[in-house]
Amino acid sequence: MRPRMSVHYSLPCLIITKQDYHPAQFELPLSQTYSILYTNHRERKRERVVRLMKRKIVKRRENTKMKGKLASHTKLQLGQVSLHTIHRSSSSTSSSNLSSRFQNLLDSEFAADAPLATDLDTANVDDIDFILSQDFFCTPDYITPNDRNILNGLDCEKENIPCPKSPEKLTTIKCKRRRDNGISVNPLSPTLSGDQQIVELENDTVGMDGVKIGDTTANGIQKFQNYVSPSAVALRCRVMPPPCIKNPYLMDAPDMDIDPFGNQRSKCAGFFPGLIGGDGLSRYHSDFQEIEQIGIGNFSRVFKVLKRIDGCLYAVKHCTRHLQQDAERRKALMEVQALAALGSHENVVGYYSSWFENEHLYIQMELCDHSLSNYKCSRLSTEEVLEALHQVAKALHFIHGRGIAHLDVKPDNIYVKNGIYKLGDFGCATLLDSSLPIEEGDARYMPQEILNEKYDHLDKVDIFSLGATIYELIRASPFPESRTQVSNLREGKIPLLPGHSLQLQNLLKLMVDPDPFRRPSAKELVENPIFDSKQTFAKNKAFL
Ligand SMILES: Nc1ncnc2c1ncn2[C@@H]1O[C@H](COP(=O)(O)OP(=O)(O)OP(=O)(O)O)[C@@H](O)[C@H]1O
Ligand SMILES: [Mg+2]
Repeated sequence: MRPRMSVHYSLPCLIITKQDYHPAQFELPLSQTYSILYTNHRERKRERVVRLMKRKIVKRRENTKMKGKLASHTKLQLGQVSLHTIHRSSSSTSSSNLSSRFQNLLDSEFAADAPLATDLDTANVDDIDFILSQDFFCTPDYITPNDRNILNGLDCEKENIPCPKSPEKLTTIKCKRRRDNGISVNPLSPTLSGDQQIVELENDTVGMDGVKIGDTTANGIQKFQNYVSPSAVALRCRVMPPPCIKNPYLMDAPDMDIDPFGNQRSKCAGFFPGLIGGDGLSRYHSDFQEIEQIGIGNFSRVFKVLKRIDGCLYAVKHCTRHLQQDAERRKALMEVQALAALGSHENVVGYYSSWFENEHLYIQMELCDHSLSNYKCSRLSTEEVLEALHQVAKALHFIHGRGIAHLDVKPDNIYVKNGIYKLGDFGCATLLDSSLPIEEGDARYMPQEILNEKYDHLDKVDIFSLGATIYELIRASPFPESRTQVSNLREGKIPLLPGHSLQLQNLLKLMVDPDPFRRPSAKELVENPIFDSKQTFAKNKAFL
């Protein structure tokens, strides 16, 4: 077996397979990945690679007086892509601007240095240093697709060149990547600019000594077989999917957490290592264009964003709490698990996606116009109030039907979009059967039994909170005006509300009854005859 050693490149996935090199005899068919890599890395980095190759070849020649000539072609691989050698005279069907530029670059480099070109002809490059793409990811060759169709523009049958595939990991001997040349690595993030995504491997903190799986000695130099550098571990941490967590809100969810990568994850600290580390891999900034802040809560800021790939507007809730412990993260995740388990309903804010980034949770949601708190200080008509009450009651009927209690119903958490009211902020959501921890929401909207830690009728807690919310809207003065007002409300005492029907006032009184049994269920609320005059509501939508 011919010895091979690692070369240090500024491009993490540049691969030089052990083939002879001839600068005049190759062109570069492109695959998707090559295209990404090519466009992502700047010219000067490629030049540095070429210079490095030249320097190493010359050095080898001088030191070992290598014999032999270069054979007829060289194969270069960039990540998933092999840069095949073909004769210059052959038709350049797969050549592209990018490949031409790269070839020109190489040609010009060598042309400018005639002796070197001769050197190249006579140099034995058997011991040119090598690095394999999958080694960088310290995984089997999952980067290079076996499916030939994926490799756009490659004619694998041409000249009987085998379909490009990175060499077998087991036959490779690598030495530890040098750290003293200031080489930075551009992770595979197609959307960030080069400056944004550069990761300085020198700053890597994941086990500075890397992982040695075996070693061997060749030519008196000790080399490590299957050596996994700390940088590779760090990168693998970033690309490794998070564990599957049981969603407690789903009746038929699998009974246990699944973490197929648990074994490998042990090298990376934390629970969701791949999604916690920042290092320039910001999903938020690569996927979204932030437009403006549209809301702020106790533990979050909400932004109106434009999703780059689909051009649509969304709301992204950025939870400001630092979630360092696994337990904290699991707790924070309950909000998105509730949203995801609930699925879609017209009166529940739409949920799209969520992820961790820099120890913060991000939640991508349907964008609404504003929250009901906008109306706290403006008097609403009976019809408008009834419309809000009816729609939120429908939301409660829906979520209670799925065994979930909201536990933080209040004007701030009811959003309005095109006249439709949507229940949002499921940060306190829990299961109606009290099998999950209970964290009650805003105390101003909580009934007495919750303050007494009686959690037997959590659905009726939501009914009380909705009653208090509607009462606040009717009064057009935010809670708490006085402590007495809130405690009166908890005792079911509501003063007369001039301008509003007795029927509505009675219904509100029932909703805030201190006895949860006497409060109507969400279903009873939705079906209350007070909401029968649907036409009136429809007219009011235009107003909102
Ligand atoms: N999908 C959305 N569309 C429009 N505005 C939103 C959306 N989600 C949240 N907001 C705005 O952001 C504010 C804060 O959001 P949210 O209530 O979810 O945060 P929070 O930190 O959980 O709040 P709390 O202080 O109630 O705990 C909301 O009151 C609302 O004004
Ligand atoms: Mg809120």
